Amino acid sequence: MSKDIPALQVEGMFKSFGDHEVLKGIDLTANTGDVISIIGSSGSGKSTFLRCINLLETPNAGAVHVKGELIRMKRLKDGSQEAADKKQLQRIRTKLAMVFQSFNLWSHLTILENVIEAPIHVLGVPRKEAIENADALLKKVGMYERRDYYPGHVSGGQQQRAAIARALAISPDVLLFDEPTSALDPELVGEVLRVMTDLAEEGRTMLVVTHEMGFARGVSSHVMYLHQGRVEEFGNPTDVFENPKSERMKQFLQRDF
Ligand SMILES: Nc1ncnc2c1ncn2[C@@H]1O[C@H](COP(=O)(O)OP(=O)(O)OP(=O)(O)O)[C@@H](O)[C@H]1O
Repeated sequence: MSKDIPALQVEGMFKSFGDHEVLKGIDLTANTGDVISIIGSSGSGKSTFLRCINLLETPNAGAVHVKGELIRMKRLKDGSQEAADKKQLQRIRTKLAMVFQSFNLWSHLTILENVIEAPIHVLGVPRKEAIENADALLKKVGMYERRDYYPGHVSGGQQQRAAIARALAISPDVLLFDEPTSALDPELVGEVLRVMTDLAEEGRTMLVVTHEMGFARGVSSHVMYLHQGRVEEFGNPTDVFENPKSERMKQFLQRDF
């Protein structure tokens, strides 16, 4: 596949909950290696946008291409949409791994079992190979020594690092992070941001919904500022943070983070 094909492309995404129009036509192109921070006030639609990309929420309209492949949708009689091909959706979801605010690890499985679950049961990787790969990923995020612990017996920062290893275990094309540090005690935020910074430096393609302005400014290649469901500002972090074009972005940056 050509390197020139974007890792992820979103065109004209709209999403409403009842009468509340949350996304009002969002476009985004993420090339391989881009790290795009999605910032904006509470309620601006950041998480909804991320969840619509991998169809955890179904957009009302819009196209999503993953490495050039369009996620096929069909319109239902009531005007809503759903994935037209469940097998395609399942396959595409292995290309778009999500890291959630509240980790979402299986509490009845150990850290290691969490990481090997999808490779074995979704991708069909042999157990021995899945464990070898998981061990390498757990070393990478500093969780190898805790691989046999249950999630409830490790800290939030450790659970989130394990969740990142789990996301990496399916070798995704794009990592989607939905406020990965928002549920953490302040002293645990740094360890997760360090792992994410390492991934960015490795050239991973990442979309990161975040309130961590230090990460957005210092680590990302691009920053998308959403305001009331529209892209108000998009560019490299220097331009967006130091010379914002929009008044709303200027006001947003004056807030105390
Ligand atoms: N499942 C849902 N049902 C109804 N309304 C929803 C649902 N999910 C989100 N919303 C609404 O959509 C709007 C955008 O929510 P979203 O979580 O995307 O915002 P956000 O920018 O990520 O905010 P935050 O920074 O607080 O997480 C909010 O008004 C929210 O209440």
